[in-house]
Amino acid sequence: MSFPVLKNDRLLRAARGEEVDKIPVWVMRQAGRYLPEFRELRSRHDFFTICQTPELAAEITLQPIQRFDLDAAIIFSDILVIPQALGMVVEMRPGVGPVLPEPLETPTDLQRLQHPVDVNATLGYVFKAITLTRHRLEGKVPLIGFSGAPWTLMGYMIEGGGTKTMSKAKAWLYQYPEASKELLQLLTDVTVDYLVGQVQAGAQLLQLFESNADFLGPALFYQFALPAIAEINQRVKDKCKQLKLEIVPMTIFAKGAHYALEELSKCGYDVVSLDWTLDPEQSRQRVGPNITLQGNLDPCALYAPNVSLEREVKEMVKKFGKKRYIANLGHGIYPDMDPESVRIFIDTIHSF
Ligand SMILES: Cc1c2[nH]c(c1CCC(=O)O)Cc1[nH]c(c(CCC(=O)O)c1C)Cc1[nH]c(c(CCC(=O)O)c1C)Cc1[nH]c(c(C)c1CCC(=O)O)C2
Repeated sequence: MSFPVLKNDRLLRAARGEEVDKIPVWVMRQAGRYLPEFRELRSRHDFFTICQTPELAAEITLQPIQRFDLDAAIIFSDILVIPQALGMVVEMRPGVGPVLPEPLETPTDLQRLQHPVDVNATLGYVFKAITLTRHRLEGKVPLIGFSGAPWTLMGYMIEGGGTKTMSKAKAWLYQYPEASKELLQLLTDVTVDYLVGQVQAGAQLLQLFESNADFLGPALFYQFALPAIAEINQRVKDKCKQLKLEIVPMTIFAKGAHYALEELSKCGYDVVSLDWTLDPEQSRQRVGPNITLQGNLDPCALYAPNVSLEREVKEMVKKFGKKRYIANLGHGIYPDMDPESVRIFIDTIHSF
């Protein structure tokens, strides 16, 4: 596939460990409800209809790029499109979040899942949105593709939505370890095909979101989450090589898995994204010099007065340094945040 020439490759250079003129910056959930232009479009369309309509998904992906001096776009979609591809109903309820009305209850429910998944048939709309967005971007910045990691997806599929304790999904890990592994393997297989399809469609970096890692302790994380995370990186890169596709950098964001930072950095990912609870200097010492770190401003720092926000950002960059670093928040931005704070965040990063 042929696309407009990339004019700003800071993100990719930083991911590969090359020198950059300025520190690349993007914001997790940069397209979303904190932007009035998103809320306007969203008031007219259902969430998953937007995801499934390449024209709309491309438009929303571009909204933050048109407003801010960002160094990357991330395709507008959701991690829960994979449970949908497996035949589960997922609704996005305003003010509530995602709801899966028929969650998996016991291992016999695995039979309900429609697999193996033909990703072109079930998720082809994401690939189309990526290709269209690559053209619409006109090479301004690279386009990030993403997926949820298996444990995080398993959590939503069993809990039926967000949860305070993740106790139902964790009960599976203790009561049905073999069925849990079967489910995680099935999700790993779909995720590999899905991410390779995104590269084929034009994604230039891939991020895997293990947002529910914070519910696991080291024992469960190493037994159930980490093997799938490692397998996905390896198989996606092997398959891209096989298909003579470009091997794109990959980022792992395992929110709350602070204890596993060393292990995560040894999984083959090019970038490890840190949540805001981790100290940048200690993290660098723990992972060594040969991996790129991403993060990790406390999203709530965007509520601070401008001067304090600038100070926080400068402190953070001083600790990370300019080498092998991609600036971001430590988790997604919240809907009630002021877009002007995002501008200050980005401009302060670029001022170094
Ligand atoms: C856990 C998770 C989900 N989705 C995602 C994650 C991993 C990242 C993280 O940990 O925050 C990933 C995601 N979801 C969305 C994106 C779009 C790309 C971007 O970052 O701009 C991305 C990368 C859009 C979205 N995903 C969602 C919205 C808002 C939905 C709406 O408009 O009603 C958007 C813009 C909804 C969503 N989707 C999900 C939840 C828990 C919610 C409800 C909470 C919320 O509303 O923020 C599942």
